[in-house]
Amino acid sequence: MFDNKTLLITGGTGSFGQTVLKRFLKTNVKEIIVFSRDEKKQEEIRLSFNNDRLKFYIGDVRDYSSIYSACCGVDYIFHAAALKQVPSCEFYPMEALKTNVLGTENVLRAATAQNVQKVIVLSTDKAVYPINAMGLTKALAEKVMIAQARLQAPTSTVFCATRYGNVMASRGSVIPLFIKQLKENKPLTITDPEMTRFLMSLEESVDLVLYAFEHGSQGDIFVQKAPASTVNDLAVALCNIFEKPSHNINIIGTRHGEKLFESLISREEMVTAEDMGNYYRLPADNRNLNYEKYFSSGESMISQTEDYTSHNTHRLHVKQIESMLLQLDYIKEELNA
Ligand SMILES: O=c1ccn([C@@H]2O[C@H](COP(=O)(O)OP(=O)(O)O[C@H]3O[C@H](CO)[C@H](O)[C@H](O)[C@H]3O)[C@@H](O)[C@H]2O)c(=O)[nH]1
Repeated sequence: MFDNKTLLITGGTGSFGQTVLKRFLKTNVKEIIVFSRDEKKQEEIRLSFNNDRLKFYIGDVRDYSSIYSACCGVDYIFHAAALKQVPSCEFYPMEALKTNVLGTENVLRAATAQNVQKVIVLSTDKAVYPINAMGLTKALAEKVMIAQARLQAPTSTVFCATRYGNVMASRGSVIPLFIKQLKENKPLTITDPEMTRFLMSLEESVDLVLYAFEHGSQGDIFVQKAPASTVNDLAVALCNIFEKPSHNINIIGTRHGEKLFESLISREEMVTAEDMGNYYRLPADNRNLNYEKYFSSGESMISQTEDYTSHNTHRLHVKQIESMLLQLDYIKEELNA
């Protein structure tokens, strides 16, 4: 798929970046450019991968000239750079806007100017019916991608996006936190036992991005069908795995900027979504600015459709969550530690 091609990964030193690097280096790719701000992480990756096909660029998607230069000779871009932490984006919404929205526009403009063939923009379920600054800026980044896709000439760069939910055991997320609490014999801090989240592994997030890469047309967004669990069931599954079934639990209440459930597809998008088996393709809305239509005819289908949420998707039982967890390298390492 990447024979003799040059790829660029923005935010390439994050957990997603490192997982795709491992996967992409197994192909006949010519070169992979890791583009990020953090020289320390780049150095760590350079040493641990020790691979001549990896090239490192220090730069920031906020700075057009840095991403423009890095895109020279690149065939495909995977745009993972973002501010993703809900609390920090709440406190610094303009910083989230600069990286997530303006940075995405810079990547797309640079890609067009440098004749890159395809760009995949990574988004999140928090961009659907957003309530926090992280989700709002990622929603705008999707809109920027679609607007730019609409403007592209038929033969120029193709822009697509992927949206996914919580990646299990990602850095700073609830699974590592609960494990730490279990190991330190501290009560598990559950926000709301009935809160639900979609669950997927890091490898599945890479599969989704590759699927979008292979099947995406101009302006498409791809979503993986994913199961979900309640926070309570996730906590019980972890207690069972770590053989502490009667561990104490504290209910701490919902945190700042947090939803009871997440949506991967809005009901407005569900109406035109194409079911592709394990994935949904959400085609870009290509209506033009014919305002009259917005007033004279509605979409009766929208009124009859539901959004695709972590409350109405397939709900995992505790045993199923346990077996999903036991497949994760992170859990295996923690159990052995
Ligand atoms: O002490 C805690 C922490 C979290 N949770 C619950 O566990 C679920 C998952 O929480 P995470 O913090 O793992 O994930 P979030 O969905 O809240 O969001 C996370 O993933 C996002 C990316 O999608 C951002 O990176 C964000 O900052 C990060 O917290 C949520 O229902 C949350 O309420 C608890 O019950 N107790």
